[in-house]
Amino acid sequence: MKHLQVAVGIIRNASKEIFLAQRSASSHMANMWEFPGGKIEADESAAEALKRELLEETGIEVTAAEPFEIADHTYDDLRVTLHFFIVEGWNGEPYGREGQPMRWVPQAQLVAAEFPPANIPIVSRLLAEINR
Ligand SMILES: Nc1nc2c([nH]c(=O)n2[C@@H]2O[C@H](COP(=O)(O)OP(=O)(O)OP(=O)(O)O)[C@@H](O)[C@H]2O)c(=O)[nH]1
Ligand SMILES: [Mg+2]
Repeated sequence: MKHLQVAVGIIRNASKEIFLAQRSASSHMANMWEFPGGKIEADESAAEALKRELLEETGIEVTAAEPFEIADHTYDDLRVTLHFFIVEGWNGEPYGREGQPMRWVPQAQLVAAEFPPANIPIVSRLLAEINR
Protein backbone atom coordinates (compact mmCIF):
# COMPACT_ATOMS: atom_id res chain seq x y z
CA MET A 1 0.00 0.00 0.00
CA LYS A 2 1.16 3.52 -0.71
CA HIS A 3 2.47 5.24 2.43
CA LEU A 4 2.73 9.06 2.51
CA GLN A 5 4.60 11.21 5.01
CA VAL A 6 2.69 14.48 5.33
CA ALA A 7 3.52 17.78 7.08
CA VAL A 8 0.47 19.60 8.44
CA GLY A 9 0.18 23.09 9.97
CA ILE A 10 -2.31 24.02 12.68
CA ILE A 11 -2.12 27.77 12.11
CA ARG A 12 -3.34 29.51 15.27
CA ASN A 13 -3.67 33.26 15.81
CA ALA A 14 -3.54 35.28 19.03
CA SER A 15 -7.35 34.96 19.42
CA LYS A 16 -6.97 31.13 19.46
CA GLU A 17 -8.62 30.78 16.08
CA ILE A 18 -7.38 28.11 13.69
CA PHE A 19 -7.08 28.46 9.92
CA LEU A 20 -8.88 25.75 7.94
CA ALA A 21 -8.95 25.12 4.21
CA GLN A 22 -11.35 23.00 2.21
CA ARG A 23 -9.97 20.15 0.13
CA SER A 24 -10.85 20.25 -3.55
CA ALA A 25 -13.69 18.20 -5.00
CA SER A 26 -11.23 16.05 -6.95
CA SER A 27 -8.76 15.23 -4.17
CA HIS A 28 -8.46 12.39 -1.65
CA MET A 29 -10.87 13.23 1.20
CA ALA A 30 -12.69 15.56 -1.20
CA ASN A 31 -14.50 18.60 0.25
CA MET A 32 -13.42 17.90 3.81
CA TRP A 33 -11.88 20.66 5.90
CA GLU A 34 -8.19 20.30 6.67
CA PHE A 35 -5.20 21.92 8.21
CA PRO A 36 -3.04 23.02 5.26
CA GLY A 37 -0.04 20.90 4.38
CA GLY A 38 1.21 18.24 2.05
CA LYS A 39 3.60 15.49 1.20
CA ILE A 40 7.14 15.52 2.56
CA GLU A 41 9.63 15.12 -0.31
CA ALA A 42 12.49 12.63 -0.07
CA ASP A 43 15.11 15.32 0.58
CA GLU A 44 13.13 17.29 3.17
CA SER A 45 12.57 17.24 6.90
CA ALA A 46 8.98 17.53 8.15
CA ALA A 47 9.63 21.13 9.23
CA GLU A 48 11.05 22.04 5.81
CA ALA A 49 8.06 20.50 4.05
CA LEU A 50 5.73 22.42 6.39
CA LYS A 51 7.33 25.74 5.40
CA ARG A 52 7.17 24.94 1.68
CA GLU A 53 3.59 23.65 1.74
CA LEU A 54 2.22 26.53 3.82
CA LEU A 55 3.84 29.04 1.48
CA GLU A 56 2.39 27.22 -1.56
CA GLU A 57 -1.09 26.72 -0.14
CA THR A 58 -1.63 29.76 2.12
CA GLY A 59 1.00 32.34 1.15
CA ILE A 60 2.55 32.64 4.62
CA GLU A 61 6.20 32.41 5.60
CA VAL A 62 6.32 30.29 8.77
CA THR A 63 8.59 31.75 11.47
CA ALA A 64 7.55 29.64 14.50
CA ALA A 65 6.30 26.04 14.44
CA GLU A 66 6.29 23.47 17.25
CA PRO A 67 5.80 19.72 16.72
CA PHE A 68 2.39 18.74 18.15
CA GLU A 69 1.77 15.10 17.27
CA ILE A 70 2.63 12.39 14.76
CA ALA A 71 -0.42 10.37 13.76
CA ASP A 72 -0.61 7.26 11.63
CA HIS A 73 -3.79 6.33 9.78
CA THR A 74 -4.70 3.76 7.17
CA TYR A 75 -7.47 4.64 4.71
CA ASP A 76 -8.95 2.01 2.36
CA ASP A 77 -6.05 2.15 -0.08
CA LEU A 78 -3.60 4.62 1.45
CA ARG A 79 -1.54 4.87 4.60
CA VAL A 80 -0.59 8.32 5.89
CA THR A 81 1.75 9.47 8.63
CA LEU A 82 0.78 13.02 9.53
CA HIS A 83 3.36 15.29 11.20
CA PHE A 84 1.26 17.99 12.88
CA PHE A 85 2.81 21.29 13.93
CA ILE A 86 1.30 24.20 15.84
CA VAL A 87 2.16 27.32 13.86
CA GLU A 88 1.97 30.54 15.86
CA GLY A 89 4.47 32.73 14.03
CA TRP A 90 4.36 33.76 10.39
CA ASN A 91 4.76 36.64 7.99
CA GLY A 92 1.85 37.60 5.74
CA GLU A 93 -1.83 36.71 6.09
CA PRO A 94 -2.94 33.17 5.22
CA TYR A 95 -5.47 32.75 2.42
CA GLY A 96 -6.53 30.03 0.02
CA ARG A 97 -3.71 30.56 -2.45
CA GLU A 98 -4.82 27.64 -4.63
CA GLY A 99 -8.37 29.04 -4.74
CA GLN A 100 -9.61 26.76 -1.97
CA PRO A 101 -12.29 28.03 0.44
CA MET A 102 -10.89 28.90 3.87
CA ARG A 103 -12.11 30.03 7.26
CA TRP A 104 -10.89 30.79 10.78
CA VAL A 105 -12.56 28.74 13.51
CA PRO A 106 -12.23 29.25 17.27
CA GLN A 107 -10.25 26.29 18.61
CA ALA A 108 -13.12 25.41 21.00
CA GLN A 109 -15.54 25.17 18.05
CA LEU A 110 -13.66 22.71 15.85
CA VAL A 111 -15.90 19.86 14.62
CA ALA A 112 -14.11 16.53 14.18
CA ALA A 113 -16.60 15.23 11.60
CA GLU A 114 -15.62 18.00 9.16
CA PHE A 115 -12.08 16.59 8.90
CA PRO A 116 -10.60 13.47 7.31
CA PRO A 117 -10.83 10.52 9.74
CA ALA A 118 -7.08 10.62 10.45
CA ASN A 119 -7.59 14.01 12.13
CA ILE A 120 -10.19 12.95 14.69
CA PRO A 121 -7.73 12.29 17.56
CA ILE A 122 -5.94 15.56 16.86
CA VAL A 123 -9.17 17.57 16.86
CA SER A 124 -10.16 15.84 20.13
CA ARG A 125 -6.84 16.85 21.67
CA LEU A 126 -7.20 20.46 20.51
CA LEU A 127 -10.71 20.61 22.01
CA ALA A 128 -9.56 19.06 25.29
CA GLU A 129 -6.62 21.45 25.61
CA ILE A 130 -8.66 24.61 24.99
CA ASN A 131 -11.39 23.54 27.45
CA ARG A 132 -9.01 22.64 30.24
N1 LIG B 1 -2.94 18.60 4.20
C1 LIG B 1 -3.59 17.72 4.93
N2 LIG B 1 -3.65 16.42 4.51
C2 LIG B 1 -4.33 15.56 5.28
C3 LIG B 1 -4.95 15.95 6.50
N3 LIG B 1 -5.55 14.85 7.04
C4 LIG B 1 -5.33 13.80 6.19
O1 LIG B 1 -5.72 12.66 6.34
N4 LIG B 1 -4.58 14.24 5.11
C5 LIG B 1 -4.17 13.37 3.99
O2 LIG B 1 -2.79 13.54 3.70
C6 LIG B 1 -2.56 13.22 2.33
C7 LIG B 1 -1.55 14.19 1.68
O3 LIG B 1 -1.97 15.52 1.85
P1 LIG B 1 -2.17 16.55 0.62
O4 LIG B 1 -3.19 16.01 -0.33
O5 LIG B 1 -2.42 17.88 1.21
O6 LIG B 1 -0.76 16.52 -0.11
P2 LIG B 1 -0.20 17.61 -1.16
O7 LIG B 1 -0.59 18.99 -0.74
O8 LIG B 1 1.26 17.29 -1.32
O9 LIG B 1 -1.04 17.24 -2.47
P3 LIG B 1 -0.75 17.40 -4.01
O10 LIG B 1 -0.40 16.02 -4.46
O11 LIG B 1 -2.07 17.85 -4.56
O12 LIG B 1 0.35 18.39 -4.18
C8 LIG B 1 -3.92 13.20 1.64
O13 LIG B 1 -4.25 11.85 1.35
C9 LIG B 1 -4.86 13.75 2.68
O14 LIG B 1 -6.15 13.17 2.57
C10 LIG B 1 -4.89 17.31 6.92
O15 LIG B 1 -5.40 17.75 7.95
N5 LIG B 1 -4.19 18.15 6.09
MG1 LIG C 1 -1.98 19.81 0.52
